[in-house]
Amino acid sequence: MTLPPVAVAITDAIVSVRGVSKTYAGGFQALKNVHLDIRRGEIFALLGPNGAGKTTLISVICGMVNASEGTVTADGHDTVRDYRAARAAIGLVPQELHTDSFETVWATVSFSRGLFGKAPNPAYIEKILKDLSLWDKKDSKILALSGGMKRRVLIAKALSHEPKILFLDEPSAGVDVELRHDMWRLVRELREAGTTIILTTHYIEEAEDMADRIGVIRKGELIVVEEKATLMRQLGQKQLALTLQQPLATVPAALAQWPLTLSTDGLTLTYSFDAQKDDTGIAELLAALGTEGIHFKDLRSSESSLEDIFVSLVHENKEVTA
Ligand SMILES: Nc1ncnc2c1ncn2[C@@H]1O[C@H](COP(=O)(O)OP(=O)(O)OP(=O)(O)O)[C@@H](O)[C@H]1O
Repeated sequence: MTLPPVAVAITDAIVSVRGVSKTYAGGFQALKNVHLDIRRGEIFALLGPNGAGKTTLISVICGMVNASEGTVTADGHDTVRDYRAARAAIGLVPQELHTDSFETVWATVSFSRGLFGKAPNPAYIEKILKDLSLWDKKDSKILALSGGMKRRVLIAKALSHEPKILFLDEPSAGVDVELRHDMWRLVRELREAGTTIILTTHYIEEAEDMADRIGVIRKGELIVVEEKATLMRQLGQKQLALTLQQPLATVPAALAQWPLTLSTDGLTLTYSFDAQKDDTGIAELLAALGTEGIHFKDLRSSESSLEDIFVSLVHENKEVTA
């Protein structure tokens, strides 16, 4: 699989991350020279295993954690020098609830809006509470709400000041199907209204369903940034593995026109092809192998999924050319 460069600058990016590294006190380096541009109006999914640095990256962009190196702009504002303006452009739905438990839903969400210096707008607050099925709970105290309802309150708080950029950190963790559906309906509506959405997730299907582009982070490095559609085409890839009778030292030059890889023991030749094409090239390949005097004793085909691609990206030791 060939991967495109990750540091392609996008003109008119709404979030621009330039050379960001983060070393926590104690010496752990959680982010390594991250470059990322988020397009205005897109849904961007950041995938990565536990501890890869997703929350750290979001926290740096939101100005809650200072980068050790590099700069970030959000809606044109430097997130350190111009913190307030940058932060006002951002709504953040964190993983965990830290909210004023004795307040009512209405007061909490209205107060959040005020924190960003926005004039009160009861009609807007009413709309988001209704969109999140929280309207009948508007006078309930937060501490009396179920976990799912509290998650809805977090989303309402994040949207209270009408941010241009919405971050959702692990939005589906511990959430039931109904809330997930409500959330994704709302996310799609927000995107249609022009909001840029960045979400972190462990769920590949979620990224598949929702995202326009996907970024994969591994051990603090952003190793892939790709259009989902392109990754989905890679999903259509199949592999044909041929177990050879005799090991090969290298792939013969006469077979260079086929995308073939040879296992380190020289006994398995793997051919990747596009399963959606009428002509997969298999017949020609097998004929060419015969001409070259290469005989096989077994052949297996398998299909790669986005999950496979993700797992191999994040777990393989081999470096990805990004
Ligand atoms: N305040 C901190 N001090 C020291 N190390 C930290 C701190 N916060 C995070 N880390 C470390 O930085 C690494 C990245 O953590 P981060 O929370 O960004 O990962 P993540 O990709 O969001 O993981 P998860 O999927 O588990 O939420 C982890 O190894 C974590 O232990």
